[in-house]
Amino acid sequence: MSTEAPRLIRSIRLLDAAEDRIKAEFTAPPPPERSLKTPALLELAKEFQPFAVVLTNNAPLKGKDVEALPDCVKLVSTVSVGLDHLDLPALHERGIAVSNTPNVLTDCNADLSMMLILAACRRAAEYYTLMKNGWHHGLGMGGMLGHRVTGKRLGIVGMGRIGQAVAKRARGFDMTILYHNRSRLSAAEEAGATYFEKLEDMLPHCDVLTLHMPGSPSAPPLMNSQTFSLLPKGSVFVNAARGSLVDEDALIEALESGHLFGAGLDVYRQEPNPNPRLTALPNIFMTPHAGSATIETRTAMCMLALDNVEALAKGLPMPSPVTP
Ligand SMILES: O=CC(=O)O
Repeated sequence: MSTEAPRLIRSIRLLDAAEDRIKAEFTAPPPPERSLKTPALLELAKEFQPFAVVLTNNAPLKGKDVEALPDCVKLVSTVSVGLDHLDLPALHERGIAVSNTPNVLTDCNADLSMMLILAACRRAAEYYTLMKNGWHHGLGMGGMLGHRVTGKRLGIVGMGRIGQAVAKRARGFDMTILYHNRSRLSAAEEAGATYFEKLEDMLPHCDVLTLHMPGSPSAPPLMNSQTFSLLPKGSVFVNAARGSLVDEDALIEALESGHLFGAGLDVYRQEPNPNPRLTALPNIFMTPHAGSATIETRTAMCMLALDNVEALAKGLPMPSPVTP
């Protein structure tokens, strides 16, 4: 049996601690200077014959890409919690295991979601633009007023780990929590939140709506003109989950017409380079898909991705496998 350290390739340079670990514990080519897109990653896989491919959603692996992976590949370890860039059935069909990096990013994603909720309610984008361009006139008593967050009803779609972490934070702001989820949580997990089996029944009761569910690029968007119209006039919409969950034309229309007061977005249908009509709107606070972008969390994600490679290579259970 070979004693060579497990062979891996990565689509992107990982954080330093993880790169040091790769040098010490794995056989790998030098880190890419720029992140590799799928064709370059597949080319490298053919050349290097790795046991594991470590990647992010910058290098999606769909049908034909999966077929193009050499037989030596036994694991695709994605440095993300989301899996919508991977063709899971095709990977599992080929006997290639998949792992992701849940849990370690829950708090940071929930923090950023709370930031978007506060920013959209309190007009942070408009205030920031005003200050940057020169604040020359007082706002007066009624100028540029936002909405008080305290006491507002927050609708959460998807009450998994991140949804629950957002609820915990929002309770600290005395928000009332409503949620829609595939199934109802236990009373302890619910902690007083009101469950709605149907999204349509919850929407009219939300002052703020925030999404925390997986995306699926091939599924019709959850939020479209019909679902936006069910939100009360003057409500706020937040999405730090996936751009594919939203019909952006419908969102733009709802923001332009004033049906929505504002929005906070971290994710877009097109990343990078989101729809310029979104960027042009004054009442959106936008971040660049940065939910997990802290030193602590990204380090933990890189390390967990390597833990999965190490475990599978040793024939041990992976810490965070994605089950078929
Ligand atoms: O979007 C971030 C992730 O899926 O980790």
